[in-house]
Amino acid sequence: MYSQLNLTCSHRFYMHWPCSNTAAMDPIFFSPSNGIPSESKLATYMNRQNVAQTSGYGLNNGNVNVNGNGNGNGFSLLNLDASLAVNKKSQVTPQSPEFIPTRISSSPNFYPPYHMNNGLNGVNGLTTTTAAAAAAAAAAAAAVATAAAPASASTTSSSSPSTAAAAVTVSGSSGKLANGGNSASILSMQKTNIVATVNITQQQQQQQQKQQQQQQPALVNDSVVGSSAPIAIIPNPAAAPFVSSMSAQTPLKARAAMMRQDSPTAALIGGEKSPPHGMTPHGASPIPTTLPASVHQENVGGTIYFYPTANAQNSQPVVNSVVVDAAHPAHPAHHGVVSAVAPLSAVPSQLLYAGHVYPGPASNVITMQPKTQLESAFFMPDEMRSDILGRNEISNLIMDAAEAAQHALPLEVDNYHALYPLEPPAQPMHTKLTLPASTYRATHNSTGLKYCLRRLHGFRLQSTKCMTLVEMWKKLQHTNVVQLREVFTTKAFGDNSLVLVYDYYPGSQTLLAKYFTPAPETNGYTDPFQGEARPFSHKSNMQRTNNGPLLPESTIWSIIMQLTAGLRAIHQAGLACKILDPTKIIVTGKRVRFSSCCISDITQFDPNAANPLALVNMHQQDDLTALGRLVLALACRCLQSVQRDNVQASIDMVTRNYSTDLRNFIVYLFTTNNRRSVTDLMPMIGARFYTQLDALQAQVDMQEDELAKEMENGRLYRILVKLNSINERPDFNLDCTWSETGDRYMLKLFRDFLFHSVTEDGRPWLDHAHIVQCLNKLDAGSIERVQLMSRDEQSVLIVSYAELKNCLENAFSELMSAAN
Ligand SMILES: Nc1ncnc2c1ncn2[C@@H]1O[C@H](COP(=O)(O)OP(=O)(O)OP(=O)(O)O)[C@@H](O)[C@H]1O
Repeated sequence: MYSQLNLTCSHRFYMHWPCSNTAAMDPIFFSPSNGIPSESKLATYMNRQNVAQTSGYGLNNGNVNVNGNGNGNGFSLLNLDASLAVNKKSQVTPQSPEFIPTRISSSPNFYPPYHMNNGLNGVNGLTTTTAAAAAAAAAAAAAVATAAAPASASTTSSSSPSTAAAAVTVSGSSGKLANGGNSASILSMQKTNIVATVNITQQQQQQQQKQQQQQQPALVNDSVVGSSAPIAIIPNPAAAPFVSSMSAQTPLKARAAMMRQDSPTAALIGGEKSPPHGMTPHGASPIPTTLPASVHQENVGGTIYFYPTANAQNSQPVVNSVVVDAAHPAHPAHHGVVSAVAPLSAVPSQLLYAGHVYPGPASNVITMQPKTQLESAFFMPDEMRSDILGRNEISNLIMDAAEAAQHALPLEVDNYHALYPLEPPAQPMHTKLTLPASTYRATHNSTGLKYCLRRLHGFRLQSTKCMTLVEMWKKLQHTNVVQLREVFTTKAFGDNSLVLVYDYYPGSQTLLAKYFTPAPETNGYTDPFQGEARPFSHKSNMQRTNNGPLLPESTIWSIIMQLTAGLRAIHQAGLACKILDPTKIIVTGKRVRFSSCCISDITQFDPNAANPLALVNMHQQDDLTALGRLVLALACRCLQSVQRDNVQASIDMVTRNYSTDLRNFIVYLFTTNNRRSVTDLMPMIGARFYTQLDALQAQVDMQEDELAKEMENGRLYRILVKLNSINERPDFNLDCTWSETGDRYMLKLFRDFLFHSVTEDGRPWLDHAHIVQCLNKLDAGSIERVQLMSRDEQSVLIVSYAELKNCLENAFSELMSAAN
């Protein structure tokens, strides 16, 4: 192949190469004039200003930058940086900040603290690194070190998860570098990540190539096997990222060759399938994979020109520069002369891009899910999806005109707008308060966050002394207490109203509505099949109430544990709940929360009392009695069961239907002659606490796994947003060819390759895995090459994902700067 290519080359191509020392020159001395015809489409491409800055994949650049010492020997420092990086775990990398609108004031729906917290951010996201990045850098460095140690294959394979994490991080970091250009502001750790991970990627690629060479001996000249630059048409192997397959054959022939090798069903290296027709990732084609430098080509009048790209100038032999840590103790013999072979054997092939792909759910999680079908491995469970959708829908509800007229709400109340009533108009407040009250959902003007507003109609604040209590409530943070955010008075409703602002939990129900409301009847008859009790059995009829069947004991304990947890926090803060009844406790999913804290403290505040907290002990005892009544009512599923005359009969009913612990729990709370404490309830809850904890932890596991899936989706979505903002853009800066020329032309072809590949017989080739893998490689800036074909099938471009990523970042930052 070596000689064949040479021959072909001399016959068919005019090549314009910089001499080898030019290729190694400092970029600022290098003239990009490569003899490109002025009418060439590629002129735009070649005139890119910032190629030299894009070192996310430009490994030699990367090394020099990382070290900052210009000695090009990046690896010892790489390790050092990586270990430093481990200590930077507290730093956080924001995700694609270019998608966060900068003019937050124009829309209340964007939350400014994101920007504030990331003051370092430019549009390009040049900012701090994450814990993940730090860990990833360390992992990447570790992987490099491991790869460099010939005897460490087993260690390497065990470190694959961390290596995966490293690869994920690089995708973000290298993007930032590409955008950021010559940035002293880029943290060295980020650079370290980039280099470290790209090192891994390159090692993987080389290993892949090695495997290919072994598998395809006929295609590779013996003399080339094992070397780092098997393509001979390139005088300087350090300068050729783009090589035409036409050097050996016409596009059609190339295509035919590919078609033979790449059917949609063909299993390819790294497990990736490849589009069968026209465009194929390099890993699947006979084109060698280790061309390590930068060449661009153009077919002008039937002649193909090869142009070294601007980043060829500072390229050094890529393979040599990245594979091994020359200073690593594992390679004492390789100072500067680095073997591309030894470390490769230490990199397991399963590391290939594994870091960019959701690896599927953990086995513990998949068994938890109701259906262990294939789709549950990739998509969110239906129940969770509909819960979230339902909550979102409720959150976004707006009033129709009739409702708006009925409620006659002001457009704005203090810092809040878009009020939406959560209950029918003007309810009298709780019996203890005898004040009309209303509850609304409202949106904060500047943050766009939604809150729950409780308005006490016609209430005048007698004294501001109660603000001490308000402050105490505002500080109380607990997962079973709806947090109070602020309190203000307003005349916006046309009266003197007091408004308490709480966190908003869409889709909440009061405990009263959930458990003490008669079940809806069909045709006047209660559905005997409803609920858990068996229909028509004597026992099941006994266990039914007007409000439905008796609750399972585990449900009652779950509510008890949550209420006692919230109450404990309230009492420990030196406060009392004061309104502990089913209308003032909300249930959201399985979560139970006290929802109206502080109202009594304001409405019943005595400005003449010396100490507003003097009676808190008494109120805390009242809370415990109220808790006992509530639990008894829940156990009997009937509010009348707690009336004085019914209590004994109700406790007997609990004795019959539930455990002694539950009975004792209620009896303890009803015994008012001793001083009781919420902490004394813990022994009665006993080992049920562990059951609850276990259930919660299982839920966390499941949700974390869902998060991992969605994180991947979000990342891919952002790449697609960028890609689609560029592709087919009708014009940009009055240039209607913008999206079809220069960098953007390659992106267009890449988009075709991604989405528009066809089978041999011309049918659409739709393979989700292909799209995801290619996007992942793009995101990671992999040096793997992909073969793109023009729509007229007359030209083939072979380009690395790193280069494509560079194109994407450049084009998108052009858009961004024009947009700003
Ligand atoms: N923080 C909150 N987030 C979301 N919804 C809430 C919140 N607090 C209350 N709600 C909902 O607002 C509605 C009204 O609440 P409220 O506490 O006024 O109940 P209520 O049954 O109307 O009580 P009352 O009869 O004393 O007015 C209920 O449906 C409740 O679920």
